[in-house]
Amino acid sequence: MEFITKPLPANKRVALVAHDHRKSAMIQWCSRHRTSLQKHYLLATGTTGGKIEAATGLKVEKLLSGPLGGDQQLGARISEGKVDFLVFFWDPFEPMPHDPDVKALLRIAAVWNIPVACNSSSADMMVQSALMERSFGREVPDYQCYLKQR
Ligand SMILES: O=C(CO)COP(=O)(O)O
Repeated sequence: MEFITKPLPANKRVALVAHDHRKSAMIQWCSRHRTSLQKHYLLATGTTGGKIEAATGLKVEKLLSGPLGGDQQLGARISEGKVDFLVFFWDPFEPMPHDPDVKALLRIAAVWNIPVACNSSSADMMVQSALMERSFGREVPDYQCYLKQR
């Protein structure tokens, strides 16, 4: 695979996802970083987004609920270059019926090299990074080159 550098913008599209036992941690995290988060565009899987909006007043675009296709919708957005930061508090203690979708979301985030935080300490570090407020380049697969080689 060949790679090219593409920028993540200063104004970020931040995807927020939490499994049920991690939703309170997500809400606490969003409340803690409300001032920073409100400068960016927020989107989320359905239930997570609704709970964040109700608890914090932040405006959140809500996709379908995760088990009903929301994780896959987010994966598609990432593939299209429409998500710049994924905060995904997945539950390490519970098996999920939609585990293939969870894995696929994490995989596609790795493919397109967007920052991913899977717990609150990682998310704390990332949201307070200087790169949260400015554009920076990251390597992504060179799709045109990939097509030519096939
Ligand atoms: O299941 C999820 C992520 O895998 C989250 O979905 P909800 O936000 O709809 O609960």
